[in-house]
Amino acid sequence: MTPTNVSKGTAPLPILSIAAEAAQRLGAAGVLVMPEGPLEWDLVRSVTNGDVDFLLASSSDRQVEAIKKAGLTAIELEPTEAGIAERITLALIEAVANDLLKAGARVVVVYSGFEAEALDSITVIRLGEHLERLSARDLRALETSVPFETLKAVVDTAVEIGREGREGKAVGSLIVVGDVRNVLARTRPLGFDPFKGYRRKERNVRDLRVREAIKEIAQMDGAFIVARDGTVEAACRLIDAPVAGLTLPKGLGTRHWAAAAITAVTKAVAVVVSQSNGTVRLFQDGEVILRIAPMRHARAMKWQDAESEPAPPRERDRERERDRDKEKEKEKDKDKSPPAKSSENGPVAAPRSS
Ligand SMILES: Nc1ncnc2c1ncn2[C@@H]1O[C@H](COP(=O)(O)OP(=O)(O)OP(=O)(O)O)[C@@H](O)[C@H]1O
Repeated sequence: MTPTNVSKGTAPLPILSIAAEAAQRLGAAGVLVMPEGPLEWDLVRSVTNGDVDFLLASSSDRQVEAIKKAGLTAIELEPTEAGIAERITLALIEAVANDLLKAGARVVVVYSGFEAEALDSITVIRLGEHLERLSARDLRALETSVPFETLKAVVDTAVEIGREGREGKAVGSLIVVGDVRNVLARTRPLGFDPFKGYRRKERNVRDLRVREAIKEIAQMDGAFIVARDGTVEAACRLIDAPVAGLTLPKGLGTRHWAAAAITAVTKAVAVVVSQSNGTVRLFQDGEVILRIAPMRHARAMKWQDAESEPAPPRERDRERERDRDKEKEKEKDKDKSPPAKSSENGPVAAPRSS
């Protein structure tokens, strides 16, 4: 018998072979591996055999690079203290977001369940309903006006702003991407621009540090203006574009109207984070084209088409709403306070002032 050289990097190979076989037998879409450290990636590739797709998730930049260099598919995870179940979920979500897996697919997952740093467990997961509408295709459809990578970086940043806020407070934001010359011509500075004076390569939204800076600056008033290549051209700009003739779902305020307006008169795409609830909306040609509902997980974006804005209420709900409105009217008469924002349940015409 030839002695085999078993190291930390090669020990998981048998379990990966079993996973590959299981995936084939079950007709699974692939095998997701959650290694806790470096493996012998070239050997891992020999196990994958080309018949089954292997996805290797890692939060280490070095490992991601090594995985890709070995010709394998890497899933980049954000570093997190979360438990294994949550990390598997995040990896699956990321895989679906990047079109590596489809919602509804069955996946064999290999992970470290018992012993730290040892790939010792296999489980089979069917990607659930909650991932159903998650797709990078929606963003790709917009690629004509803005490159996918830039749009994805901006949308990721927006989702993070909506989810994290700043210093315990909810934060909203407006980021206008593309057609910079025309966009800038329809905006004016609101005061100090924190990005002024930095070199182009120091202010690209694809750079994680720049994204952190955007999240910080998002607390200030005004819009970010981002070029097609991802360079932040300006921050804290007031958009001055006409809203006449536009319609938007009820309940959206001036930030959303500004986004609709600027995309109606330019070829830009605008990404808005609502301070009220963290929802991210994408605007193009003066309309909401995508709505991303806020979710708990780090990259858990739920892409929804604009048509899936909440439907108008049914008759019984309407009656209840009318009753509530009457109550509200009474309240208002009492304290003479200005009317509250209406709920987002249908289109309204543009307000008169822009
Ligand atoms: N024309 C504009 N250009 C740039 N930024 C704007 C413009 N109008 C509003 N904003 C930004 O939007 C912020 C909030 O406005 P408002 O509360 O009316 O927005 P909203 O659409 O209701 O969104 P949210 O859900 O975040 O409250 C302002 O403080 C400002 O920073």
